[in-house]
Amino acid sequence: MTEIVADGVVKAFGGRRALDGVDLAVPAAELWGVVGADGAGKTTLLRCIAGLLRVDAGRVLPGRSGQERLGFAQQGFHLYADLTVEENVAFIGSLYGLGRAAAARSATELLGFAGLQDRRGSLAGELSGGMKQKLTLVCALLHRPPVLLLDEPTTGVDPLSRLEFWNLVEHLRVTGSTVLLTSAYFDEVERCDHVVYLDHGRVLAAGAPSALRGTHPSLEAAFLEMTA
Ligand SMILES: Nc1ncnc2c1ncn2[C@@H]1O[C@H](COP(=O)(O)OP(=O)(O)OP(=O)(O)O)[C@@H](O)[C@H]1O
Repeated sequence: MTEIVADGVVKAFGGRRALDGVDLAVPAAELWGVVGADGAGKTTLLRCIAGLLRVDAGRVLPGRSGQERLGFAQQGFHLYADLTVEENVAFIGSLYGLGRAAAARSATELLGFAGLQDRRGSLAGELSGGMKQKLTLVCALLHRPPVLLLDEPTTGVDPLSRLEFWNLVEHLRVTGSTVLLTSAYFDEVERCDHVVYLDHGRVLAAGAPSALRGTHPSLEAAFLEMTA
């Protein structure tokens, strides 16, 4: 089964194409990474797939109609800085229509996994950058969506938190979630099942990291040669 689809997606802003015919199809329970420079179109692609932006041409899944199956951790901090960690989680849980008991159960498990259980009473605005990212992820996972979109989840995160984040993503993968994430770091997406290299709104290369690397020492070296 294919859980995430972009089929010939075109999206322009003021006549400039941010996405220029992007195709991808993520099978269930796989972890895919979209990598590309600043402005390559990564955020626009995820926002189109989530149904937050209307595409100019092409087709996406899950899109607006599949939102209850979707968790979307957007780039940046979109939670309430003057609410505590616990209050943010409870509020997001209520938006998803989770009952109090279900939300509390889910929150306890996820905050524990994210190493945030000791910070339940802290104001979200006072967390470190990495902790904010983890809280964003916890909130996106709260309703246990089978499909996850994570936009640059490790940008600005320290190396230890990054490791913890990847452990969490690994856990999601083995428990059957389908994950599409974006990253500006080539070395990071080597951990994905499949990598899509986006450049100026187009897919320049896609495949398993080992196939894309070929005889190059790293994915970064392979991609740099493609764009040279
Ligand atoms: N709402 C918008 N209005 C106008 N232009 C936009 C808008 N959103 C994105 N763009 C443009 O679309 C292009 C792709 O932007 P996008 O944010 O998708 O790239 P990105 O790969 O996510 O970059 P970054 O890593 O810097 O977030 C850029 O040229 C950007 O300026």
